[in-house]
Amino acid sequence: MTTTAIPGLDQAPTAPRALVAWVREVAELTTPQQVVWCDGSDEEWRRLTTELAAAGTLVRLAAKPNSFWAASDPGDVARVEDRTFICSRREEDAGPTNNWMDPAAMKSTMTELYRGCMRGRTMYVIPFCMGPLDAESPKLGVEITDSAYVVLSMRVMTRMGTGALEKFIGRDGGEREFVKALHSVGAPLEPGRADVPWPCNPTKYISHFPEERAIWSFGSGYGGNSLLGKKCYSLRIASAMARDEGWLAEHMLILKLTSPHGTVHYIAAAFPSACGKTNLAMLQPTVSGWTAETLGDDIAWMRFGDDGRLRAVNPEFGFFGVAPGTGYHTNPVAMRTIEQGNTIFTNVALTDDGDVWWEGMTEQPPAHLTDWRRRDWTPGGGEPAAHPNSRFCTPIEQCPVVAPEWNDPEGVPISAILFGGRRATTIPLVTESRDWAHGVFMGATLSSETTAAATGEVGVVRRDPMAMLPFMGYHAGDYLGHWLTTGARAEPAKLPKIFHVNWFRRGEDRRFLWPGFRENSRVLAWIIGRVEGTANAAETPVGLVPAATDLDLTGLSTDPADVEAALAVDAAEWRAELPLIEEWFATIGEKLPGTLREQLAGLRERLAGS
Ligand SMILES: Nc1nc2c(ncn2[C@@H]2O[C@H](COP(=O)(O)OP(=O)(O)OP(=O)(O)O)[C@@H](O)[C@H]2O)c(=O)[nH]1
Ligand SMILES: O=C([O-])CC(=O)C(=O)O
Ligand SMILES: [Mn+2]
Repeated sequence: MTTTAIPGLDQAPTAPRALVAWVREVAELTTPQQVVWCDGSDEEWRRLTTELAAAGTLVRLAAKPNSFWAASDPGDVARVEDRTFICSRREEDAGPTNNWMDPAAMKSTMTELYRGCMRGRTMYVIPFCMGPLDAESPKLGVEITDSAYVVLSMRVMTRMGTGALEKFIGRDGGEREFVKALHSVGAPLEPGRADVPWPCNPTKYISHFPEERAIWSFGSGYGGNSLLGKKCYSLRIASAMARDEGWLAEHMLILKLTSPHGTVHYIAAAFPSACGKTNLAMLQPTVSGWTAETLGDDIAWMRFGDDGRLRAVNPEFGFFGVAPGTGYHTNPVAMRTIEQGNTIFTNVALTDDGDVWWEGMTEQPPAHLTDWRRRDWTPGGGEPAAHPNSRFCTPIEQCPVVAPEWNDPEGVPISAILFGGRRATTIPLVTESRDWAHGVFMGATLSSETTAAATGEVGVVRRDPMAMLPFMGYHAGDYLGHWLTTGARAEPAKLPKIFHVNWFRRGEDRRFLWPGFRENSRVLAWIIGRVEGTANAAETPVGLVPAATDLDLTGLSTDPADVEAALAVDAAEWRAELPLIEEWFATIGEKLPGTLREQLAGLRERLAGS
């Protein structure tokens, strides 16, 4: 087939020349049956959902309006960190925490994989914008994909289609820069062969070219591997942009808190995947007199405003949340968001009456389900009905507690930054840093047990700096240096205070010492008390920690001894932590900022004296 014969290729709407040329180049390489420029319209959504329902990729839910169930290939259920590459020109720029391959070598390998890979399929062109469309300089991208599931998910997760494409020409008439994001499931359709519900390829590559601001993804249809505006652009590529341009691209939720006195504070919090960001972002406080509203549940882009304060914008347009554990008793806001419909569920279980179910949604499972592997499922069989990393993909504007300013391109001023992980021992419920450098040390040494959000073993403690281990687009040492430099540029009094939290500390019988979820509002109230200078804390070797009596625990049924244990600083446990931190710092190597070495020495000294 000659390329000009590919239907749709030349039907580009008014698009910049650089984009049209790239689309042609990709079509010539991947040889799709047709090219479709996505406009993001309701009509497009209806057409694609109807097509995917007919193909068996989606099941339309009878019980929720305009909502769909998808079940992936059992081998394509999570991010693939071991197949994720940072292809900077120099290996040392990717650093010790990323897989690296020479960009030319990666491109030649992947070009061969891409050759003819869209045969028999439609190639979709998705113009999108991360962050508000009316930003001073909108952050644009185009994803080319052969997956209609990706198109639908991108419509929920990003501002895409005609509205985004209009931004490709700047106010001065020039063509704006955009990130080129190429995706294929890697499953060409042979003529006459039926398609499968979830095409993918056992060979997977999730590659990033930070200097060119490009992403090449092959073989997976799953979330973080295929919705390239999310982790690939908004964290890996954006972190490299942020380093060059003096801002921060972080794995953080953004939450608005209003105190009983009516003061408003915004906080940002970084927790590793499946460690509680979406839940905290939607938290409804139990502590009396407080309200909370959400601005984002996964990613924050932060830069200094004219007022000298660090201001955060959520680049996303929807939530891609973990389903298991989400129920009316844990996260009623998420439940009310998805009840409104317009949601794609992936790898949850399907009920006989056309609804969804997952572990933790209700106490009792239904008597019969179709599980995420499309098999009959009844309770007591020992296997979960939903995959532990099953997800809901739902529009942020449906959230009943979305803050009115969520779409403001100026962002919101951040009063406190929280770093948190999943640690059964050692890490207190909450610790305040002494200053920015100490807070960066807390973030740099953050650790957490691994979860089902990525393939690999679950429950292993690893260092996860700022919850960005799988998402830093460059050298970890330079990344930590960038955090220190960012703080040094600001007036200390205007910087957010930095805290370390741990909702997951356990007692000897493995029970959680702290009830978590909505009760985390009691910790947030204390944090705001520290920001406002009204709450008490005690100096400890690891930072400033409240006593149980410094927290508002009114109405909390948890055993006070458990709260004490959750807050305890155990010097022996901390001493055991030191060699782990040293090992991690050694991994970072020469580029580790000296300030962080000094912080470690200070911690060691304080622990020795305690
Ligand atoms: N014990 C306890 N579990 C929690 C708490 N918050 C969240 N969880 C559970 O942790 C899991 C992940 O929570 P999420 O809020 O979806 O995590 P996330 O950080 O948004 O995850 P990603 O979307 O992968 O980045 C869910 O099963 C929650 O039920 C908490 O405060 N305490
Ligand atoms: O990226 C994904 O697939 C889902 C997600 O939010 C994460 O893993 O942090
Ligand atoms: Mn989440």
